[in-house]
Amino acid sequence: MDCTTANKNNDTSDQYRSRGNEAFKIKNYEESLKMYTQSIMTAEIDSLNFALSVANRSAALYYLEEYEHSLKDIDQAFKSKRYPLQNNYKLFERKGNCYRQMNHISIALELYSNQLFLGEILIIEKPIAGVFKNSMWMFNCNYCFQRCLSAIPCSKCSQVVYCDETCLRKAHTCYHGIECSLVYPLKADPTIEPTHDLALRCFVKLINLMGVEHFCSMVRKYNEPNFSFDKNSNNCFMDKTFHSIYALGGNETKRTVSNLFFMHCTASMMVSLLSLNEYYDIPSNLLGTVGVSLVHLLCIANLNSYASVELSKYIGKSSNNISNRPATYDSVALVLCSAYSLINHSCDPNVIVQTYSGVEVTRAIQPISKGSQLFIDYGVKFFSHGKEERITHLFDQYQFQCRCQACTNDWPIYASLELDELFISNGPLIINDEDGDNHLSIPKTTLSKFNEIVDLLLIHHKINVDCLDFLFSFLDLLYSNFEKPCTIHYKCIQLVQACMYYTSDQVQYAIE
Ligand SMILES: C[S@@+](CC[C@H](N)C(=O)[O-])C[C@H]1O[C@@H](n2cnc3c(N)ncnc32)[C@H](O)[C@@H]1O
Repeated sequence: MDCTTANKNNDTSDQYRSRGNEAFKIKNYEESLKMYTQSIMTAEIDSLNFALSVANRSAALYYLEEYEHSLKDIDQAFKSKRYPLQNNYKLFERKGNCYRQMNHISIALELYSNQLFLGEILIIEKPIAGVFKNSMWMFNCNYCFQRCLSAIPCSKCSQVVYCDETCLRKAHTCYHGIECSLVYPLKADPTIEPTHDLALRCFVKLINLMGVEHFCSMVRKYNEPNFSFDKNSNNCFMDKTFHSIYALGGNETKRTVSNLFFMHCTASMMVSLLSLNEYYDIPSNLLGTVGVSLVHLLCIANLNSYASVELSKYIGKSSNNISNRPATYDSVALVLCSAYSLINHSCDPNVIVQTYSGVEVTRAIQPISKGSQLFIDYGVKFFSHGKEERITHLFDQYQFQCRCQACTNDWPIYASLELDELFISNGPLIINDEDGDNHLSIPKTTLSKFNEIVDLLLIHHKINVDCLDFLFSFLDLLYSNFEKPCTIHYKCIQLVQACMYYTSDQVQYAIE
C-alpha cells in the first residue's frame, strides 16, 4: 500500500471544504479553520482539492489575524502548482494585505502591483485597416468611418462617400485610388463578405505603401521553407507596415480543404479584377505571388478581424439621450488591429474592447496578475452561449478547442438574462442576500450607489464616465466577495459594457 495516500479521499476533502466555506460565510473563522485543516488532511497529494483548501485556510487565518500562518498557506497554494492560475490575483492580494497588516508597506505595494486593476487600459490602438460591415457606407465616411449625413461622393465611382474633400483625398492616396474600379464588382458579388473586402483593403494599402514589387519580394521571403518570423523583434506588430499585417496567423494548415478552396477561388477572382484594373498596373509575372498573398490575407482577415462597436448617432434624433439609441450595439465597421489580434479566446474573458471615434481601447474586466494571459471572447461567452454552440463556433471559425475554466467545469449559461433584458428592464437591479441576513461584505451605501447607476442607465438614460469608474470598482468588490459563475458578475459586466458604449462619445483617446 502507498502510505502517502492512505485514507486520503478528495470527496471527503470537498465535504470538509464546503463546511469550511459555510462557516467562513457567517464569519465563524475558527470553525472554518478546523474544517479547512480537515479538508487539507484528507485531500489527495498534489490535488486541486489540496490547493483550494490551503488557499481558503489562508483566508480564514487572515481574518483570525494570524498573518504569518496565512502567508505560509498562501505560499503552499502557490507551490502546489494546482491552484487555478486565473485566481492567483486573490493570493497576491491576500499576501499584500498580510504584509500591510504587518506594517511591511513596501512589500505590500510590490505585491499589489503584481496585478492589473479593473478598468485599467491595456491597449490603445488604431486599426491597421477597416471596412464597412453592412449598408452603413451611405451614411458613413469611407475614410474616417464617422457618421456623415451630408457626405460628398467619390468623383469617379458611385459606391463611396466622404465627410469632406480632406477625407476624400486621404482615402484616394491611401487605398481608394486603386480600389475605385473594384468596389462595384465586389459589392455585386453575393459570395463576397466583409472579411474579403478587408483582406483586399490590407493588400491595397500595402502595395500602395511599399510598391507591388517590394511587397511580392517580402511575400516570397515569407514563403521560403525555413523562414521563421521573430514575433518579438522591433515591435513589428505595432508599425502598421508589412509585418504587422502579414505576420498575423491565418491557420492555413488547420483549415478544411473546402474552406481553403473557397479562399483560393475568392483570391483568384480578386486577381482577375486587379489585372483588369485601369488605375494600378500589376506586372503579369507578379500576379501569381499576389494570388498567394491574397489567400493568406483572406485567412488573416477571417481569423483576426472583429466588428468594431461605435455609438451610433441616429438620423434626426439627439445623440444626448440614450433612449433614442438602439438597445443593441451598433457595429459599423469590421477592423483589423495588430496587437488586439494576438489575444487568445476565453469564454470568460478578462479584457473587453470599446471603440472611441475609431480608436480601439482594451481594458481589464477581471483582476489579472502580472505575467498571466489576456483573453477576449471570440463572439461567444459562457453566460450567453451554451457549451455546444461555443465548441462549434470556435472550431469552425478558429480551429481550436477551448479549455477555459467555463468549458472545463461546464459553467451554466444565464439563459434568462439576455443582453436586451438589461435595457428593457422596468426597475433598477436590486441585490439582496438570499436569506435577508446581510452576509454581503459590500456596504449598503455602495449597493445603493450601484442601484442608482443602474437606474440612471436603464431608466433615465443619462450616464457619464464617472459611473463607469464606479462600476469597475463595484465589479472589483464582486470578485472579492462572490465565486464565479455568478449572476451578479454577469449583470455587472453587461452594465460596464453598456456604460462604456453609451459614454464612448464623452472620451477622446489620442494615438501618436
Ligand atoms: C486571433 S488569433 C490569436 C493569436 C494567436 N494565438 C497567435 O499567436 O497569433 C486566433 C487563433 O489563436 C488560437 N487560439 C485563440 N484562443 C485559443 C485558445 N483559447 N486555445 C487554443 N488556441 C487558441 C487559435 O488557433 C485561433 O484560431
